[in-house]
Amino acid sequence: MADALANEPLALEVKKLTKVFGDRKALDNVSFSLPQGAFLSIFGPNGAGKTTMLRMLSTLARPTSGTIRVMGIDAKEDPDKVRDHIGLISHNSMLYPDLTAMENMMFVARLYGVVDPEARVRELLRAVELDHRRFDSVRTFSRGMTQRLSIARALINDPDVVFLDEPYAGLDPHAVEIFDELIASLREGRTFVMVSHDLQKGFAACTHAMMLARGRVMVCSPKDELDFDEFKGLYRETVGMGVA
Ligand SMILES: Nc1ncnc2c1ncn2[C@@H]1O[C@H](COP(=O)(O)OP(=O)(O)OP(=O)(O)O)[C@@H](O)[C@H]1O
Repeated sequence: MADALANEPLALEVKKLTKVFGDRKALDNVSFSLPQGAFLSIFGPNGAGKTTMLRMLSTLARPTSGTIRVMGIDAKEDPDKVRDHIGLISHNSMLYPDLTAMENMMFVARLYGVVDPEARVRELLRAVELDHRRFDSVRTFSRGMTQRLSIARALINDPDVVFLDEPYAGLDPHAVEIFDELIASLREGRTFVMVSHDLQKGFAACTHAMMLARGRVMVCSPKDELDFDEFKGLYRETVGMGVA
């Protein structure tokens, strides 16, 4: 089957992306593009460069060389404009532990100039089932609750592109369900890029899959053009190469 999204405008356009730390190339000449509405799952062993790539795509880190365009905007020339279009859910929850859930959310809502911030914040807190804990400080939250709040935080600006760095880490089965439902309800018209160690789940969710190893792209393709068993075989081989 042909790639159903092939004619959509591009959400991401990455060309010759390289990141060097000292004498180590964390990413080596990575190029790919992703149409709007796609869900890209990125797999690879520890140290493959997945988080490094996500950090650059979400403007948290600068490439050593290469270019990134997000929704047509050059990330180097106009990182602030890129930030208006993206949301990031990562290990680092970017929440202030001493502030309440409500205070944290209101802070980001104001940062993004959200119109009617209180209504938007309450809507998001309800979506992640945390509205009843809105006056509690984040310090008192469990890992999963913190993760749910960081999901709400990342959606405050109604992003076109959502980056997810191992979003299932630390979630209990109920939170995984809430998360999956939330993502499903958000997929229409939005683009997702998810780093995952869960091959089964990550592959099931995606429209495009990428395998990274030692900073290089081994495979990047629409899922329709991939055979899961072959991809699984490659994953085992790649992970077998050990930590980069
Ligand atoms: N700030 C840094 N300084 C030096 N080296 C770094 C830094 N960040 C990442 N690296 C190196 O870059 C490489 C890629 O790391 P990265 O965190 O992107 O891997 P990953 O694929 O996300 O791994 P994991 O599955 O373990 O999360 C590794 O060799 C790592 O040691």
